[in-house]
Amino acid sequence: MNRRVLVLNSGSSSVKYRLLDPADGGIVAGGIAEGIGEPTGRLTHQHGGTEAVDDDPIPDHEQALRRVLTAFRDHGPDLESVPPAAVGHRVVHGGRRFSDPTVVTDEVCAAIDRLTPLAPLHNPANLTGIEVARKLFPDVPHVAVFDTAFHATIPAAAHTYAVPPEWRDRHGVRRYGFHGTSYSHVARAAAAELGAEVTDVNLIVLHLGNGASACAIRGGVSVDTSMGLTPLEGLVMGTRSGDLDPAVMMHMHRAAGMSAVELDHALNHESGLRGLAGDNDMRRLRARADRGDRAARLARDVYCHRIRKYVGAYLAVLGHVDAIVFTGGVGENDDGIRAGGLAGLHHLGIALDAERNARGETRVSTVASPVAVLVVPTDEELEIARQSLAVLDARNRPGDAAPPE
Ligand SMILES: Nc1ncnc2c1ncn2[C@@H]1O[C@H](COP(=O)(O)OP(=O)(O)O)[C@@H](O)[C@H]1O
Ligand SMILES: CC(=O)OP(=O)(O)O
Ligand SMILES: [Mg+2]
Repeated sequence: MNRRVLVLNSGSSSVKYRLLDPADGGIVAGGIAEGIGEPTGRLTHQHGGTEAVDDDPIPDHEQALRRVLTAFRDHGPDLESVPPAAVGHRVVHGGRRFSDPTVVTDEVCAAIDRLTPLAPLHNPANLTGIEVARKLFPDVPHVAVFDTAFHATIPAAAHTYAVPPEWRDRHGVRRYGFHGTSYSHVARAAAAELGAEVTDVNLIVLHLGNGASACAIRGGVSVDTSMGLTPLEGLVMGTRSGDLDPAVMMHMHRAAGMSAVELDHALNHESGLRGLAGDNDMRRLRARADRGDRAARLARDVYCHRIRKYVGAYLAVLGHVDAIVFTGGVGENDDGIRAGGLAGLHHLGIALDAERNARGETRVSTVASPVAVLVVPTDEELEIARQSLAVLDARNRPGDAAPPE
């Protein structure tokens, strides 16, 4: 039986996609449509060891997904003759309502739309992807998998902001947390590496990609995380500031006349590594720092200092920690950031092995380190595919009541 899942991660100007078989994690095909709505666009499709590139402009998300289907038809495998068993969609913000993967209906789409004020940069693009894909695959079940879902277990003491009651009650102001599919995947993989059940381990996971966050995991469930109402809080990111005194915004409003829209743009797109050193690509910053570039060095120092603060905080939150886990493009590849982020924490039982770290082994701590330090690749697409099939299997199980959605 065909159990392949097409996973779509629709962003504001790109659609990443992957066709995979969750049974063995095998990637059948995948690619990315980039520069949607921009003068230059590119679709890169990979299948069977070959890569096809199409540089025609891509006016909108509908055209992007139509072009993805054409790439599947031209370069394989043809999705029109063998459609996927399901389409799994990444949705960044699930608000208070969605704490499980959810089969998409018109009503679910309307609910995702209502969450747009909480994730203005992410949810509209996710929803457009869902709507276009439902038109193109009307007979296939679509499942929404939410970045926020994994954090539904965070206790009130950790997810509540100390703000006036109507902010919390009427406007949904609280910590939600993101990168949940990554944490779910990485926590299981890290537990396997430790030779334990995920329900038996306490972890601090650092997801360091373009967006970056930290998560405190107790017995396999999230008990605190660094991103908050939106994916802006917490660690320093590629283009986002992370933690900031909220008064900075009022100051910039008063001192420079910046509007809410301008502040939103500056903090989400012109800050972080880009704000500190003019570039959000950690590979290039590392090369510059190695050549002695002061702005690049400062950017990496600020980035590492913030990581160290969160590691210290989550050691205190968890009490006992089995492992600190690095994942994401930076976490998996940049040994300098791993070393800088954990520098000086020997007294807390965290000892990195410099050579293992430089080689990027799975276990980069010393044999004697009381807390293990691991490098575990994330795979958000595989996790979305698995969760999508799991919810459909549960729905189809004979005798089971229909789920609420
Ligand atoms: N070898 C490497 N060394 C340092 N940084 C790297 C390396 N490879 C990728 N990165 C960085 O990882 C970041 C992107 O991470 P990724 O997890 O792919 O992002 P996204 O959030 O878009 O999925 C970029 O800053 C990139 O420079
Ligand atoms: C939620 C978030 O930050 O996502 P990304 O890392 O894809 O930007
Ligand atoms: Mg990512």
